[in-house]
Amino acid sequence: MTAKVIDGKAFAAEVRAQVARHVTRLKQENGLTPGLAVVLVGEDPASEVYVRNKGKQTVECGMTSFEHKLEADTSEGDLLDLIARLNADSAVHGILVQLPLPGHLNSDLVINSIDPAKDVDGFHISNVGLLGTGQKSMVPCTPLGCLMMLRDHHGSLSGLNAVVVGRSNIVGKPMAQLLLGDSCTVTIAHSRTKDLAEVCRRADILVAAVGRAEMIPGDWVKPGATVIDVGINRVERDGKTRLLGDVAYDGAAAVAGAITPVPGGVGPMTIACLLANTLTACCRANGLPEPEGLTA
Ligand SMILES: Nc1nc(=O)c2c([nH]1)NC[C@@H]1CN(c3ccc(C(=O)N[C@@H](CCC(=O)O)C(=O)O)cc3)C=[N+]21
Ligand SMILES: [Mg+2]
Repeated sequence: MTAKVIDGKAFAAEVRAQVARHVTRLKQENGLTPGLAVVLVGEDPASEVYVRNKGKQTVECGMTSFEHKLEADTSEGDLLDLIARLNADSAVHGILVQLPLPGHLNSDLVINSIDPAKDVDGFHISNVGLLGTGQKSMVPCTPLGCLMMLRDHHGSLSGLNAVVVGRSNIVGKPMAQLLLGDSCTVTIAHSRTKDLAEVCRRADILVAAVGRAEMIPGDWVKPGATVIDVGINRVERDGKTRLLGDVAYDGAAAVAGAITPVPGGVGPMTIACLLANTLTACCRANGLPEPEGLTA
C-alpha cells in the first residue's frame, strides 16, 4: 500500500480563503476588522521568519497585524505592561506571545496574563480547563489543524484508536482532549512508554509530536493507519539543512493509509488555525455568531 498524502499546504490555503471571506463580511456588515498582535522577545532567526510569515498571511486574509519586537533582555514587568495594553486595545482580538521566551521570563506567568478571550494560542490555564471539560474555549492551533485534517479524511473519528506520542502542553495534551471529544479511544504515549512500538502498532490514528527526527519507523505503523506528523526538525544531512518529521516518512508511507508530509503538512495548518482563531475571537468579542467549520 502507498499512503494517500494529506496536503496540509492546500488545506491551509482553503482555510485561509474561508477566513478571508468571513473577514470581508465582517467589514461590510459590522464595520469590524479582526486584529492579531504577535509579540517576539529576542532575536531567534527561525522565530523571526515564522513571525514574518504569520504577519504576511494575516494581512492577506484582510486582518490587521500588529508586530511587537522586544529586546532579548526585556524585563518581565515591561512585557506584562505590553500585554496589559494589548488586552485593553479593542482593535486587538488575538494575542500571541512567541515561545520559547528567554530564560529570565516566566512563560506561565506571561501566558496567563493574556485575556483568555484573546488567547489565540489556547495556552492560558482557563482555556486549558475549558477544553478539558468540554466547554467553549480557544483551542491550540496545531492540534486544531490536525483535527481538521483528520475529520476531513475520516468523516467520523468515533471509536477509532488514537495514539498521541508526546505529552507537551502545546500539542500532545490538547490533541488528546480533542480526539477524546470526537469519541476516539485515546492513548498518550511518550519517550518513557513501555513497548512504545507495540502501542503505536495499535493506532488507527497515530499523531507524532515528540520533537525528535524520524523517531518513529515505518514498522511501528499499523497497515492502513492515518499518520499525522507534527515534528518539524531542522537537521544537517549531506551538507544541507533538511526539515524532517518525527516519523521516518518513506517507511511509514509504504504502510499507512494516509500521512501528512513535512514540510507541507501540519505546519501550514497551524498558521491557518491561528488566523481562524483570531476571526473566532473577534466574532465572540462582538457577540456575533461564530464561523462554522473553523472551530473544534
Ligand atoms: N506562541 C507560539 N505559538 C506557536 O504556534 C508557535 C510558537 N509560539 N513558537 C514557535 C512554534 C513553531 N510554529 C510553527 C508553525 C508553522 C510552521 C510552518 O508553517 N512550517 C512549514 C515549513 C517552514 C520552514 O520551511 O521552516 C511547514 O511545515 O511546511 C512552522 C512552525 C509555531 N509555533
Ligand atoms: Mg522561561
